[in-house]
Amino acid sequence: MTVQAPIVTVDGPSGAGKGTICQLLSKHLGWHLLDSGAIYRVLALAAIHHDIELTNEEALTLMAAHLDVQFLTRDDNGIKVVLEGEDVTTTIRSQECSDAASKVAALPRVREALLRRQRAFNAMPGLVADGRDMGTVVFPQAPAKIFLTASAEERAQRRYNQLQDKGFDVKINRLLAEIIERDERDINRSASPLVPADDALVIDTSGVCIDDVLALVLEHVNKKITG
Ligand SMILES: Nc1ncnc2c1ncn2[C@@H]1O[C@H](COP(=O)(O)OP(=O)(O)O)[C@@H](O)[C@H]1O
Ligand SMILES: Nc1ccn([C@@H]2O[C@H](COP(=O)(O)OP(=O)(O)O)[C@@H](O)[C@H]2O)c(=O)n1
Repeated sequence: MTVQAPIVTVDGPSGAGKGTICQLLSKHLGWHLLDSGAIYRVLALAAIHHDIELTNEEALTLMAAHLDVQFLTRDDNGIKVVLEGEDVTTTIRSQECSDAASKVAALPRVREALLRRQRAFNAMPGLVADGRDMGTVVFPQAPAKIFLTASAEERAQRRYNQLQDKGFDVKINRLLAEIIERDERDINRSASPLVPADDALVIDTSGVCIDDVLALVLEHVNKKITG
């Protein structure tokens, strides 16, 4: 009999706090971490590098199946992303890559081609999976599912502070408009739309500090898995 590793899925829109909570949770539990958004971002960057149109589903699907990408765990528990030998950890966080990622992510065959790569992260002692469809499509069997959200204004403000800290030149109004546009594309696409799983705990993090969100998430994980 194969022993299945336990999985916690954390889905939600941009800036809801998924990456922050998943990193803290994976460190706390000592479990693997899947940043599925980084895979879509890397694919988008590869398409830009190789001059592939973001609507060319056939070429993008082929590229998705053969993507030369590595996710390396750093000492601080963050992830270093290497595409075709180049460190792209910061580059994939640009607004251009965010926008391009949500365009390639809307293509059903591209999503299909990336399923196996994402599921391969599921290993003992456990997995924390961050994305849009972790609890609904990629790991529907996960025993603990979280859906994080917050108002678009608060998410834009958080993203603004974060990108400024990383040295990107950004405008808050443009960021808010892009977040709303990306939310709409993610929610309304036919393939794996952004929606909470029926059995997910939904947490609105507007005005809630990171420590308090983590406490709520840990309480749910303890109840469903480790407790
Ligand atoms: N509950 C919170 N309150 C305030 N700031 C937060 C909260 N959660 C995350 N942040 C900050 O918001 C920014 C975006 O968070 P991140 O985890 O990258 O979101 P996501 O992965 O959902 O896009 C980060 O700079 C993070 O420190
Ligand atoms: N599981 C996932 C993860 C990301 N994505 C897409 O990839 C884009 C970038 O994802 P991300 O998680 O890195 O984005 P942020 O939440 O960090 O802004 C999203 O806008 C989605 O369109 C997806 O469709 N499915």
